[in-house]
Amino acid sequence: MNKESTALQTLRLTRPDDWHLHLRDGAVLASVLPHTAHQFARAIVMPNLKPPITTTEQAAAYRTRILEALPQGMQFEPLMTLYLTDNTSPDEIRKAKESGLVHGVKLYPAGATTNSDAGVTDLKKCYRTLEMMQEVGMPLLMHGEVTDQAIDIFDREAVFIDQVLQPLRRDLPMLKVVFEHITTKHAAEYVAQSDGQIGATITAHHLLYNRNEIFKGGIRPHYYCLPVLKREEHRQALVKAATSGSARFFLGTDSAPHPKGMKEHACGCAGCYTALHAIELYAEAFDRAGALDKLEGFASIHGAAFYGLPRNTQSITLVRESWTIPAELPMGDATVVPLDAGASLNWRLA
Ligand SMILES: NC(=O)N[C@@H](CC(=O)O)C(=O)O
Ligand SMILES: [Zn+2]
Ligand SMILES: [Zn+2]
Repeated sequence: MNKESTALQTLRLTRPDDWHLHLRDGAVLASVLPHTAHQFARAIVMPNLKPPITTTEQAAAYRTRILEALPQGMQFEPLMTLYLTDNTSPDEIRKAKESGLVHGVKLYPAGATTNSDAGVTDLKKCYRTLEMMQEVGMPLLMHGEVTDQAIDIFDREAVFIDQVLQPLRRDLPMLKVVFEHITTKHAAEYVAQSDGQIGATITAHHLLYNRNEIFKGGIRPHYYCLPVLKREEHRQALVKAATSGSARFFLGTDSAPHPKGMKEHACGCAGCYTALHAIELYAEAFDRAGALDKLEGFASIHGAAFYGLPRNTQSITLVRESWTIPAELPMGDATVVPLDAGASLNWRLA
C-alpha cells in the first residue's frame, strides 16, 4: 500500500481551546468571534484594546460584549485577562481572582507590540502586584520581548529570557507564568527545562513558517507579526516542543486581526489572522511532523490543565480534504486577509 492510502483520513479530538487570542471590540469583534467559536470552546482573550482592559470591572463588561456578539446557538466561553500597568494594584489582583472571570494578567513591555503603550516600563514597579499574583495563583502571561531598540529584533526574545524572565522567576519562584507565542529554540528549551510552573503557547504560523516567508518574491505583510518569524532552526525547535507531548506547551493562535489596509501599508501592523482556520493550520503542521497523535494534547488538554480548568467534554472532527483559504473576509466596515489566503489546506473541520 502506498503512503497515501494508509494515511489517516479523519481525526477526532476533544474540542480545543485557544489560549491566546485577540478579539478586539465592536464591529470587528462581531466579525471575528464566530470563526473562533466555530472551532474552540474557550479562549484566553487578550486585553490590549484601546484603552486597555486594566480592571476587573472592565474585563467583566468586555466579557458581556463578547457574549452579546456571539451568534445565536453558538457556545463559547471567553476567559478574560487584565493588562498589567505600572499602576496595577495588589488589590485589583485580589478582585480579579475573586471574580472568577479573570484567568491571567498580561505583561506587555511598554512599546513591544500592538497597543502596548500603556504597558510596563519596569517590572520592578510591579513587584507587590506580582507577589499578590503568586499568592492567589493568578498566572502572569507575557509578551516575551525586550523593547530596547538597540537589541536586534531577532534577538529580543532570547534577551528577554536572560534580562527579565530568569530574574523574575528567581525572585518569585511560585508565580505561574505563561511565555506567550514563543518563537525561538531558546524559549522552547527554557520552558521545557526550567523548574516551577511555566507554560508556553505556540502559534500555528510559527510552526509552519520561518522568516523567509515574509520576503518570498517581495515583502509580504500578512506574514508579519510580533514576535517576528525566526530562522528555520527555531521553527524546527518549536515543532519539536509542540509535538513532544510535554504538557508545558499548548495552543495559542495569537490570531490578531487588522484591517487589510493597515497590513498593506507603508508601516504595516503586526499580526496574523488565523481564527478562521486555526485548527486546520495546526493539523497541517502536526501532520507534516508526522505527529497527528500529539495534536489533541497540545490543542485540547495541556492548556486546561495548566489553567486548572476542566477538560472540554465535546469533540470535533477533522477530515483530510483539500479546500482553498478565501482571499479576504468582511471585518466591520473593512476586510481582513487570513493567513495563507488563496492557498489550499489539507485538513478541514467537519
Ligand atoms: N502578535 C502580533 O503581532 N500582534 C498582536 C499583539 C501581540 O500579541 O503581540 C496584536 O494585538 O495585533
Ligand atoms: Zn504579543
Ligand atoms: Zn497576541
